[in-house]
Amino acid sequence: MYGRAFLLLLLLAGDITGRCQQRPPAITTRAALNTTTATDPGKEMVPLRQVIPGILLDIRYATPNNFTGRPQYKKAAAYMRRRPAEALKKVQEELAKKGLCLKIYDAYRPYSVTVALWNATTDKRYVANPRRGSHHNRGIAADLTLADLRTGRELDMGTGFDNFTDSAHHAFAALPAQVLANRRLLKGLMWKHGFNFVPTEWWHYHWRDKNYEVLDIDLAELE
Ligand SMILES: C[C@@H](N)C(=O)N[C@H](C)C(=O)O
Ligand SMILES: [Zn+2]
Repeated sequence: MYGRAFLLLLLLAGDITGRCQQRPPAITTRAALNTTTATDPGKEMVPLRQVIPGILLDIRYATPNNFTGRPQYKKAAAYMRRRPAEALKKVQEELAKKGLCLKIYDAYRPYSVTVALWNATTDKRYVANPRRGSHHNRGIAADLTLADLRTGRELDMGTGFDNFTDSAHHAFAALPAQVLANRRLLKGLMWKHGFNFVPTEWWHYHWRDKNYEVLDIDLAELE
């Protein structure tokens, strides 16, 4: 009886602190990934630079310029599953007609990095719980913004990337009209091409079909 109560307490404590994680099943080798993509090429992991000409990269987790204050990746690379990557290409094509382009802060993120981010943040609303895994671990998410096609200058979105405050929320309306219009433009195009959003982060979009395995493969191994 006491044993059971103790176990329940342990589980609850784990849920609250997030430290007692149950890992979701993850693919950890290139060979295992290849087995799944052999029957479904839409699941292949592809470099966004190759699929989307002119896309800008500023892979923050490969630099100290991220909320943890130190690099989480050994390599600055942006990979996604082929299906969402092709859809992102369409977003980029529509933006080009308006003199704009996409700038990527993050795309595929190995599962082990999600665990590191979870442990590094106190406000758990802004990082996926490793018990479920992130859309980024599945290769179906990108953190991104809009930039001027000619100068590469970022448009004003009201806050920077990974600004973990209310002003980053989609419902936060106390912002200049131009900022709200920029956010609306990005959201409208991403939605049109098959992506969903999370309410707390204007920069995060993920493919609406989430039926992709969690991966824990180093970015260098995807090359
Ligand atoms: C940490 C932030 N950039 C992010 O990607 N958050 C979402 C919720 C995630 O971790 O999947
Ligand atoms: Zn994200």
